[in-house]
Amino acid sequence: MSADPLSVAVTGAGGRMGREVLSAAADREGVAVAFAVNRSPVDPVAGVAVEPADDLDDLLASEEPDVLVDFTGPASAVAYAEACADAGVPLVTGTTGFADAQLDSLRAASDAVPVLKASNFARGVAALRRAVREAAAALPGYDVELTETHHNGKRDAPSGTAKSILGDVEDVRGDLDERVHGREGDAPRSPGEVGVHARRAGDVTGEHEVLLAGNRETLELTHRAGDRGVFAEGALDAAAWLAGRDPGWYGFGEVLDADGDA
Ligand SMILES: NC(=O)C1=CN([C@@H]2O[C@H](COP(=O)(O)OP(=O)(O)OC[C@H]3O[C@@H](n4cnc5c(N)ncnc54)[C@H](OP(=O)(O)O)[C@@H]3O)[C@@H](O)[C@H]2O)C=CC1
Ligand SMILES: O=C(O)C1=N[C@H](C(=O)O)C[C@H](O)C1
Repeated sequence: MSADPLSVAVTGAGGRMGREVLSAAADREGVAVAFAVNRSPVDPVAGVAVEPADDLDDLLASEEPDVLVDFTGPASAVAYAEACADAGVPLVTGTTGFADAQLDSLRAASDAVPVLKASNFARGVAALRRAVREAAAALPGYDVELTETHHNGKRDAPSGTAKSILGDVEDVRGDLDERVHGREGDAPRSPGEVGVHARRAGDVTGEHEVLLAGNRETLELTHRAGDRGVFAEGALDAAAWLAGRDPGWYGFGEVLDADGDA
C-alpha cells in the first residue's frame, strides 16, 4: 500500500517562486497541493486554483496541510507564520529581507510549530558556504569582497544569501567586522572591511561571488543558479523533511545532513 502524499500549501502562488514551487510540486511523486493563495488575484497556476491570501486561516483549518511553503515578503511571511502557529501547521519559508524584529516574530512561531527558514534552497549554495568558510579560515589577512547579482525585480539588497555568507565569513574571520556597501569618493579600504556589492539587472536568477585576495594571489568562489527550479526542488525537499517534526527552528543544512545519513 502506498503512503499518503505529502500535502503542501503554497503562499505567494502568483510570484516567481510560488509558481515554480507549484510547478515542481505537480511534477513530484508523493506530493499533493492542498491549496495555494496569493495576495492579488491570479489565474490558476500549474492546474491549481489560487485563493485569496485573506482566506489563509480558514484554509489552514479546513485543509490541514502537512506543511506550508512560503515565498512572499517579510511582513506577509511573519503573518503567515503566526497563522501556521495558530493552526499547528509546519512552515518552510524562503522569504528574505527580514528586519530583526520580524525575525524575532518568525522565531516566536517556532515555539508552537516547526519552522524552517533558508535564504537559499540551492544545494550548490550550501556547498559554496562550506567552501567560503574553509577558504576564509585558510587565508587569514586576505581581503574579502562579496558580489551578488539578481534580476531587476528583486526588492531586498543585499540578498538573503549574501547576508548568510557574510555571517559565515565574520564567524571565521573575527578581524572582519565592517560591511561596506559599495564605495564612492575618497574611500580607501581598511583591513576590517568586507565589501558588499549588489547588482540588479535583467532576468539573472541569482549569482553569488566571493573574492579573497592577498597581495600576490586571488581566489574566487562563485555560484550561479541556472533557473528557479533549483530553489523550488530544495524547498520541497525541506518541506518533506520538516513535516511531522517537533516545534523548533530549523535550517536547510539539517535537511542536507539528513540526506548524507540516508
Ligand atoms: N530561499 C530561496 O532559495 C529563495 C528565496 N527567494 C525569496 O523569496 C521571496 C519571493 O521572491 P519572488 O517569488 O521572486 O517574488 P515575487 O515578487 O515574484 O513574488 C512574491 C509573491 O508574494 C506575494 N506577496 C508579496 N508581499 C506580500 C504580502 N505582503 N502579502 C501577501 N502576499 C505578498 C506577491 O503577491 P502579489 O501578486 O500580490 O504581488 C507575490 O505573489 C523573496 O524574499 C526572495 O528573496 C527567492 C528565490 C529563492
Ligand atoms: O530574490 C531572488 O530571486 C532570490 N533571493 C534569494 C536571496 O535573497 O538570497 C535567493 C536567490 O539568490 C534568489
